[in-house]
Amino acid sequence: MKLSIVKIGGNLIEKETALEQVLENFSKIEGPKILVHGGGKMATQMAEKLGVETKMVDGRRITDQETLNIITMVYGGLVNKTIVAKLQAKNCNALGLSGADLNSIKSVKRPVKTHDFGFVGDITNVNTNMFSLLLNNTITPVCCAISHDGDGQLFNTNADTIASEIAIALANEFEAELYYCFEKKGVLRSIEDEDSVITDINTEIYQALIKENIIADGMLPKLHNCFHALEKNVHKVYIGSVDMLGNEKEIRTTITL
Ligand SMILES: Nc1ncnc2c1ncn2[C@@H]1O[C@H](COP(=O)(O)OP(=O)(O)O)[C@@H](O)[C@H]1O
Ligand SMILES: CC(=O)N[C@@H](CCC(=O)OP(=O)(O)O)C(=O)O
Repeated sequence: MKLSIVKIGGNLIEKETALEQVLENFSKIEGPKILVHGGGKMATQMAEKLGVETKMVDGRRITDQETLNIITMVYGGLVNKTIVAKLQAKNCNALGLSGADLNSIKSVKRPVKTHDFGFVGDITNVNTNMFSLLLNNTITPVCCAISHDGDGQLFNTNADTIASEIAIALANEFEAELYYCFEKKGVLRSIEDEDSVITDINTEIYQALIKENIIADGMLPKLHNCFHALEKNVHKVYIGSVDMLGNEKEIRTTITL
């Protein structure tokens, strides 16, 4: 059976109309589905309001205790509950989850190499039995970018990685399709030209795009997660706008090995 895993990024969540549209399209997807959300931009704004400095390295947030408190409030609270309420209003039976809820996602502290990321976790286990149980009972999990270590510690974990690891964990049981939704129509050849979507990227093209510096910033870990998912039996992986959900004819980037 097909399973759709949709990740929505912080730039979409922040804009009221974009969020409405993505949740409208998501709620119409038939069959089992999971929504994973980020919210990095909102966490940064909240940190600024509270006078806490934000530091990012390689697209990941250095997460000290104060930052962990902020991201828990923003991702696990405000963003997650707002999305769940909006999905319920669209007759989608959503259940909000952090990685600690139902022990859904376990992680360990990211090892200190060149940087100490603080309370950032690398995923070690996805509770597939629990996700299957929910999906088989027509419940739609809504997962935020928080995991836990099983000993009471919460960790901040990149939302793109949460989405790919959930897709990988469920790929044996379902035909998993992973959709990375953001504010562009796909991976762009030129960041200034919104219509320069590269419709197909395979491993060879990916290497060439990195060399040409076309894939940079947040796009680097996103594409890394895409290829990792495909290597681990995820059936299909796409990057595109909200319009790609439920519309196969919409322009988007299809990733293949
Ligand atoms: N070639 C590219 N095509 C599209 N976006 C790109 C590209 N290179 C860099 N980017 C940037 O990457 C951002 C998406 O990464 P990120 O902010 O991590 O995603 P998300 O919103 O899903 O969390 C885009 O907003 C864009 O500014
Ligand atoms: C460790 C780490 O960096 N976690 C991310 C989690 C949120 C996220 O991934 O949000 P977007 O998808 O909106 O970027 C962060 O705090 O920014």
